Amino acid sequence: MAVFTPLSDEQVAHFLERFDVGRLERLEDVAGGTENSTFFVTTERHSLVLTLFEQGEQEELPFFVDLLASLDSHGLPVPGPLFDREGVALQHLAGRPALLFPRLPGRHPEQPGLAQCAAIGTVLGQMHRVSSGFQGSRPNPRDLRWIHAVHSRVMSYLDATGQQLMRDCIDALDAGLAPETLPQGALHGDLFRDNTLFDGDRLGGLIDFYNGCTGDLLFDLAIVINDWCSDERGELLPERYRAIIDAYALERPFDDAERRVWPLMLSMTALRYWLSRLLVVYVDPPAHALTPKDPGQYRTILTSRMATPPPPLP
Ligand SMILES: Nc1ncnc2c1ncn2[C@@H]1O[C@H](COP(=O)(O)OP(=O)(O)O)[C@@H](O)[C@H]1O
Ligand SMILES: N[C@@H](CCOP(=O)(O)O)C(=O)O
Repeated sequence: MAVFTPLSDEQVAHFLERFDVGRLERLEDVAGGTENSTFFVTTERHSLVLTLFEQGEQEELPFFVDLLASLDSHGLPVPGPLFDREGVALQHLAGRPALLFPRLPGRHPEQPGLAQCAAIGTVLGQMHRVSSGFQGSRPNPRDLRWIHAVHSRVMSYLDATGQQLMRDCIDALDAGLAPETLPQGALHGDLFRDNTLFDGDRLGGLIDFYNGCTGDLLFDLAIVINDWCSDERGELLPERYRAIIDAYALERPFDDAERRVWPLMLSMTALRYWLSRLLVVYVDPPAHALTPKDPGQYRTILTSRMATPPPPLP
Protein backbone atom coordinates (compact mmCIF):
# COMPACT_ATOMS: atom_id res chain seq x y z
CA MET A 1 0.00 0.00 0.00
CA ALA A 2 1.16 3.50 -0.61
CA VAL A 3 -1.40 5.78 0.95
CA PHE A 4 -0.20 6.64 4.41
CA THR A 5 -2.34 9.79 4.72
CA PRO A 6 -5.89 9.18 3.43
CA LEU A 7 -7.70 12.04 1.68
CA SER A 8 -11.43 12.63 1.17
CA ASP A 9 -13.04 13.77 -2.09
CA GLU A 10 -13.96 17.04 -0.34
CA GLN A 11 -10.36 17.77 0.67
CA VAL A 12 -9.08 17.17 -2.85
CA ALA A 13 -11.93 19.07 -4.55
CA HIS A 14 -11.15 22.06 -2.35
CA PHE A 15 -7.40 21.72 -3.00
CA LEU A 16 -7.93 21.64 -6.79
CA GLU A 17 -9.70 25.02 -6.70
CA ARG A 18 -6.26 26.65 -6.53
CA PHE A 19 -5.41 25.21 -9.98
CA ASP A 20 -6.88 25.72 -13.41
CA VAL A 21 -7.68 22.03 -13.93
CA GLY A 22 -11.46 21.77 -13.71
CA ARG A 23 -13.60 20.00 -11.11
CA LEU A 24 -12.79 16.68 -9.43
CA GLU A 25 -14.45 13.65 -10.97
CA ARG A 26 -12.59 10.74 -9.34
CA LEU A 27 -10.04 10.19 -6.59
CA GLU A 28 -8.19 6.84 -6.32
CA ASP A 29 -5.51 5.61 -3.93
CA VAL A 30 -2.42 4.25 -5.72
CA ALA A 31 -1.21 0.91 -4.38
CA GLY A 32 2.39 1.10 -5.70
CA GLY A 33 5.18 3.22 -4.27
CA THR A 34 7.04 2.97 -1.02
CA GLU A 35 7.71 6.36 0.51
CA ASN A 36 4.96 8.85 -0.26
CA SER A 37 1.15 8.85 -0.47
CA THR A 38 0.10 8.82 -4.12
CA PHE A 39 -3.37 9.39 -5.62
CA PHE A 40 -4.75 9.36 -9.14
CA VAL A 41 -6.98 12.41 -9.59
CA THR A 42 -9.32 12.70 -12.55
CA THR A 43 -10.87 16.08 -13.26
CA GLU A 44 -13.20 17.26 -16.02
CA ARG A 45 -10.16 17.99 -18.18
CA HIS A 46 -7.09 16.15 -16.88
CA SER A 47 -5.65 12.91 -15.51
CA LEU A 48 -3.38 13.92 -12.64
CA VAL A 49 -1.26 12.47 -9.85
CA LEU A 50 -1.27 13.98 -6.37
CA THR A 51 1.71 13.19 -4.13
CA LEU A 52 1.87 13.87 -0.39
CA PHE A 53 5.43 13.72 0.96
CA GLU A 54 5.56 11.56 4.06
CA GLN A 55 9.25 11.50 4.90
CA GLY A 56 12.69 12.29 3.59
CA GLU A 57 14.36 15.62 3.10
CA GLN A 58 11.36 17.90 2.68
CA GLU A 59 13.59 20.97 2.48
CA GLU A 60 14.92 19.42 -0.76
CA LEU A 61 11.50 19.56 -2.47
CA PRO A 62 12.16 22.93 -4.22
CA PHE A 63 15.19 21.27 -5.91
CA PHE A 64 12.98 18.45 -7.26
CA VAL A 65 10.36 20.96 -8.47
CA ASP A 66 13.03 23.00 -10.28
CA LEU A 67 14.63 19.90 -11.80
CA LEU A 68 11.34 18.47 -13.09
CA ALA A 69 10.19 21.85 -14.40
CA SER A 70 13.51 22.31 -16.19
CA LEU A 71 13.48 18.83 -17.78
CA ASP A 72 9.83 19.30 -18.76
CA SER A 73 10.67 22.64 -20.40
CA HIS A 74 13.23 20.78 -22.55
CA GLY A 75 10.50 18.43 -23.77
CA LEU A 76 11.70 15.37 -21.83
CA PRO A 77 9.04 12.81 -20.82
CA VAL A 78 8.82 13.68 -17.13
CA PRO A 79 5.87 14.82 -15.03
CA GLY A 80 6.45 18.58 -14.88
CA PRO A 81 4.75 19.83 -11.68
CA LEU A 82 1.55 21.86 -12.05
CA PHE A 83 1.68 25.46 -10.84
CA ASP A 84 -1.38 27.05 -9.22
CA ARG A 85 -2.93 30.34 -10.36
CA GLU A 86 -0.36 32.25 -8.27
CA GLY A 87 2.54 30.38 -9.92
CA VAL A 88 3.23 28.13 -6.92
CA ALA A 89 3.90 24.38 -7.35
CA LEU A 90 4.75 23.24 -3.81
CA GLN A 91 1.56 23.14 -1.71
CA HIS A 92 0.39 21.77 1.65
CA LEU A 93 -2.49 19.35 2.11
CA ALA A 94 -3.47 17.34 5.21
CA GLY A 95 -0.37 18.64 6.97
CA ARG A 96 1.97 17.29 4.30
CA PRO A 97 3.87 18.99 1.47
CA ALA A 98 1.98 18.22 -1.75
CA LEU A 99 2.60 18.34 -5.50
CA LEU A 100 0.27 17.82 -8.44
CA PHE A 101 1.55 16.27 -11.68
CA PRO A 102 0.19 15.14 -15.03
CA ARG A 103 -0.49 11.40 -15.07
CA LEU A 104 1.81 9.78 -17.63
CA PRO A 105 0.67 6.74 -19.63
CA GLY A 106 1.99 3.19 -19.36
CA ARG A 107 3.19 0.45 -17.01
CA HIS A 108 6.51 -0.55 -15.46
CA PRO A 109 8.41 -3.01 -17.70
CA GLU A 110 9.40 -6.18 -15.81
CA GLN A 111 11.24 -7.92 -18.66
CA PRO A 112 12.18 -5.01 -20.91
CA GLY A 113 12.54 -5.71 -24.61
CA LEU A 114 15.41 -4.30 -26.66
CA ALA A 115 13.29 -1.45 -28.04
CA GLN A 116 12.42 -0.43 -24.47
CA CYS A 117 16.11 -0.64 -23.50
CA ALA A 118 17.06 1.56 -26.44
CA ALA A 119 14.32 4.04 -25.49
CA ILE A 120 15.60 4.35 -21.92
CA GLY A 121 19.19 4.78 -23.16
CA THR A 122 18.10 7.52 -25.54
CA VAL A 123 16.08 9.47 -23.01
CA LEU A 124 18.73 9.20 -20.29
CA GLY A 125 21.38 10.45 -22.74
CA GLN A 126 19.10 13.35 -23.74
CA MET A 127 18.34 14.14 -20.12
CA HIS A 128 22.05 14.20 -19.23
CA ARG A 129 22.85 16.38 -22.23
CA VAL A 130 20.39 19.08 -21.16
CA SER A 131 20.91 18.58 -17.43
CA SER A 132 24.57 19.58 -17.60
CA GLY A 133 23.22 23.14 -18.03
CA PHE A 134 20.83 22.87 -15.05
CA GLN A 135 21.70 25.49 -12.41
CA GLY A 136 20.37 23.71 -9.30
CA SER A 137 22.65 21.89 -6.89
CA ARG A 138 22.10 18.89 -4.65
CA PRO A 139 25.32 16.92 -4.19
CA ASN A 140 24.78 13.19 -4.69
CA PRO A 141 23.80 11.89 -1.22
CA ARG A 142 24.81 8.31 -2.15
CA ASP A 143 28.35 8.93 -3.42
CA LEU A 144 31.66 7.43 -2.31
CA ARG A 145 31.74 9.61 0.81
CA TRP A 146 28.37 8.18 1.87
CA ILE A 147 29.64 4.64 1.24
CA HIS A 148 32.62 5.35 3.49
CA ALA A 149 30.39 6.88 6.15
CA VAL A 150 27.81 4.07 6.40
CA HIS A 151 29.46 0.78 5.48
CA SER A 152 30.73 0.12 9.02
CA ARG A 153 27.13 0.16 10.30
CA VAL A 154 26.24 -3.01 8.38
CA MET A 155 29.55 -4.94 8.47
CA SER A 156 28.63 -6.92 11.58
CA TYR A 157 25.53 -8.33 9.81
CA LEU A 158 27.62 -9.84 6.99
CA ASP A 159 29.46 -13.14 6.81
CA ALA A 160 33.23 -13.13 6.24
CA THR A 161 32.87 -13.36 2.44
CA GLY A 162 30.44 -10.45 2.38
CA GLN A 163 32.74 -8.34 4.55
CA GLN A 164 35.69 -9.08 2.29
CA LEU A 165 33.65 -8.25 -0.83
CA MET A 166 32.64 -4.90 0.63
CA ARG A 167 36.20 -4.04 1.69
CA ASP A 168 37.66 -5.06 -1.68
CA CYS A 169 35.11 -2.95 -3.51
CA ILE A 170 35.75 0.14 -1.36
CA ASP A 171 39.53 -0.25 -1.78
CA ALA A 172 39.11 -0.49 -5.57
CA LEU A 173 36.87 2.60 -5.62
CA ASP A 174 39.35 4.61 -3.54
CA ALA A 175 42.21 3.66 -5.81
CA GLY A 176 40.51 4.06 -9.20
CA LEU A 177 37.44 6.26 -8.92
CA ALA A 178 38.25 8.95 -6.38
CA PRO A 179 41.05 10.58 -8.44
CA GLU A 180 39.00 10.93 -11.66
CA THR A 181 37.04 14.02 -12.75
CA LEU A 182 33.92 13.03 -14.67
CA PRO A 183 31.25 14.96 -16.63
CA GLN A 184 28.69 16.45 -14.23
CA GLY A 185 24.99 17.26 -14.37
CA ALA A 186 21.61 16.49 -12.85
CA LEU A 187 20.76 12.83 -12.24
CA HIS A 188 17.54 10.90 -11.74
CA GLY A 189 19.40 8.91 -9.09
CA ASP A 190 17.16 5.81 -9.02
CA LEU A 191 16.12 4.96 -12.58
CA PHE A 192 14.97 1.41 -11.94
CA ARG A 193 12.39 -0.17 -14.27
CA ASP A 194 9.70 0.61 -11.69
CA ASN A 195 10.42 4.31 -12.06
CA THR A 196 9.62 4.22 -15.77
CA LEU A 197 6.33 3.86 -17.64
CA PHE A 198 5.96 2.23 -21.06
CA ASP A 199 2.97 1.86 -23.31
CA GLY A 200 4.21 -1.06 -25.42
CA ASP A 201 7.60 0.09 -26.71
CA ARG A 202 6.67 3.75 -26.34
CA LEU A 203 8.20 5.43 -23.30
CA GLY A 204 5.42 7.16 -21.34
CA GLY A 205 7.87 8.80 -18.97
CA LEU A 206 10.29 8.76 -16.06
CA ILE A 207 8.85 9.22 -12.57
CA ASP A 208 9.92 9.38 -8.91
CA PHE A 209 12.74 11.92 -9.05
CA TYR A 210 13.12 12.07 -5.27
CA ASN A 211 16.64 10.65 -5.41
CA GLY A 212 17.43 13.35 -7.99
CA CYS A 213 20.73 15.13 -7.39
CA THR A 214 23.77 16.56 -9.14
CA GLY A 215 27.01 14.71 -9.73
CA ASP A 216 28.71 12.22 -12.05
CA LEU A 217 26.41 11.51 -15.00
CA LEU A 218 27.89 8.03 -15.31
CA PHE A 219 26.51 7.12 -11.87
CA ASP A 220 22.97 7.35 -13.29
CA LEU A 221 23.76 5.14 -16.28
CA ALA A 222 25.38 2.52 -14.05
CA ILE A 223 22.23 2.32 -11.90
CA VAL A 224 20.18 1.70 -15.03
CA ILE A 225 22.53 -1.01 -16.34
CA ASN A 226 22.56 -2.91 -13.04
CA ASP A 227 18.76 -2.92 -12.71
CA TRP A 228 17.77 -3.35 -16.36
CA CYS A 229 20.48 -5.77 -17.54
CA SER A 230 21.25 -8.22 -14.70
CA ASP A 231 20.12 -11.84 -14.74
CA GLU A 232 19.38 -14.00 -11.67
CA ARG A 233 23.11 -14.66 -11.15
CA GLY A 234 23.89 -10.95 -11.33
CA GLU A 235 25.49 -11.31 -14.74
CA LEU A 236 25.03 -8.74 -17.48
CA LEU A 237 22.56 -9.55 -20.25
CA PRO A 238 24.64 -8.56 -23.29
CA GLU A 239 21.84 -7.61 -25.70
CA ARG A 240 20.03 -5.31 -23.26
CA TYR A 241 23.39 -3.84 -22.23
CA ARG A 242 24.36 -3.04 -25.83
CA ALA A 243 20.92 -1.59 -26.62
CA ILE A 244 21.06 0.85 -23.68
CA ILE A 245 24.71 1.84 -24.01
CA ASP A 246 24.63 2.39 -27.79
CA ALA A 247 21.43 4.46 -27.65
CA TYR A 248 22.81 6.55 -24.78
CA ALA A 249 26.17 7.17 -26.53
CA LEU A 250 24.41 8.56 -29.61
CA GLU A 251 22.93 11.29 -27.39
CA ARG A 252 25.93 11.90 -25.12
CA PRO A 253 29.28 10.43 -26.15
CA PHE A 254 31.55 9.21 -23.35
CA ASP A 255 34.93 10.74 -22.53
CA ASP A 256 38.16 8.84 -21.73
CA ALA A 257 37.85 9.22 -17.96
CA GLU A 258 34.36 7.70 -18.12
CA ARG A 259 35.66 4.79 -20.20
CA ARG A 260 38.40 4.18 -17.59
CA VAL A 261 36.12 4.17 -14.55
CA TRP A 262 33.09 2.42 -16.04
CA PRO A 263 33.72 -1.01 -14.44
CA LEU A 264 34.20 0.70 -11.06
CA MET A 265 31.06 2.82 -11.48
CA LEU A 266 28.99 -0.34 -12.03
CA SER A 267 30.48 -1.81 -8.85
CA MET A 268 29.94 1.40 -6.90
CA THR A 269 26.25 1.66 -7.76
CA ALA A 270 25.76 -2.05 -6.99
CA LEU A 271 27.38 -1.43 -3.60
CA ARG A 272 25.22 1.69 -3.12
CA TYR A 273 22.02 -0.43 -3.31
CA TRP A 274 23.47 -3.36 -1.37
CA LEU A 275 24.24 -0.88 1.41
CA SER A 276 20.97 1.07 1.29
CA ARG A 277 18.97 -2.17 1.40
CA LEU A 278 21.09 -3.56 4.26
CA LEU A 279 20.51 -0.33 6.19
CA VAL A 280 16.74 -0.68 5.72
CA VAL A 281 16.73 -4.32 6.86
CA TYR A 282 19.14 -4.13 9.81
CA VAL A 283 19.74 -0.56 10.94
CA ASP A 284 17.01 1.91 10.07
CA PRO A 285 13.67 0.28 9.13
CA PRO A 286 11.11 2.70 7.63
CA ALA A 287 8.31 4.09 9.80
CA HIS A 288 5.75 2.32 7.58
CA ALA A 289 5.62 -1.48 7.49
CA LEU A 290 6.65 -2.45 3.95
CA THR A 291 8.36 -5.53 2.62
CA PRO A 292 12.01 -4.49 2.36
CA LYS A 293 13.86 -5.05 -0.91
CA ASP A 294 16.37 -7.92 -0.90
CA PRO A 295 19.95 -6.78 -0.18
CA GLY A 296 21.20 -10.17 -1.41
CA GLN A 297 20.22 -9.32 -4.98
CA TYR A 298 22.71 -6.44 -5.02
CA ARG A 299 25.39 -8.48 -3.26
CA THR A 300 25.05 -10.96 -6.14
CA ILE A 301 25.27 -8.17 -8.72
CA LEU A 302 28.32 -6.67 -7.00
CA THR A 303 30.04 -10.07 -6.85
CA SER A 304 29.54 -10.43 -10.59
CA ARG A 305 30.73 -6.88 -11.40
CA MET A 306 33.89 -7.34 -9.31
CA ALA A 307 34.64 -10.67 -10.99
CA THR A 308 33.88 -9.88 -14.65
CA PRO A 309 34.63 -6.57 -16.37
CA PRO A 310 31.75 -5.26 -18.53
CA PRO A 311 32.15 -4.76 -22.29
CA PRO A 312 33.94 -1.39 -22.70
CA LEU A 313 32.08 1.84 -23.38
CA PRO A 314 32.18 2.97 -27.04
N1 LIG B 1 3.24 11.08 -13.01
C1 LIG B 1 2.79 9.82 -12.90
N2 LIG B 1 2.08 9.25 -13.90
C2 LIG B 1 1.58 7.99 -13.79
N3 LIG B 1 1.74 7.23 -12.69
C3 LIG B 1 2.43 7.73 -11.66
C4 LIG B 1 3.02 9.04 -11.70
N4 LIG B 1 3.65 9.26 -10.52
C5 LIG B 1 3.49 8.15 -9.79
N5 LIG B 1 2.75 7.22 -10.46
C6 LIG B 1 2.33 5.89 -9.97
O1 LIG B 1 2.39 5.90 -8.57
C7 LIG B 1 3.31 4.90 -8.10
C8 LIG B 1 4.06 5.43 -6.89
O2 LIG B 1 4.78 6.60 -7.26
P1 LIG B 1 6.27 6.86 -6.75
O3 LIG B 1 6.61 8.28 -7.04
O4 LIG B 1 7.17 5.79 -7.33
O5 LIG B 1 6.08 6.64 -5.18
P2 LIG B 1 7.14 6.42 -4.01
O6 LIG B 1 8.00 7.67 -3.98
O7 LIG B 1 6.26 6.27 -2.81
O8 LIG B 1 7.92 5.16 -4.34
C9 LIG B 1 4.21 4.59 -9.28
O9 LIG B 1 4.72 3.28 -9.22
C10 LIG B 1 3.26 4.77 -10.45
O10 LIG B 1 2.48 3.62 -10.65
N1 LIG C 1 15.16 1.57 -6.04
C1 LIG C 1 15.69 1.38 -4.71
C2 LIG C 1 14.82 1.98 -3.66
C3 LIG C 1 15.10 3.48 -3.46
O1 LIG C 1 16.41 3.68 -2.96
P1 LIG C 1 16.66 4.50 -1.58
O2 LIG C 1 18.13 4.64 -1.44
O3 LIG C 1 15.94 5.80 -1.72
O4 LIG C 1 16.08 3.62 -0.49
C4 LIG C 1 15.93 -0.12 -4.44
O5 LIG C 1 15.49 -0.93 -5.28
O6 LIG C 1 16.55 -0.46 -3.44
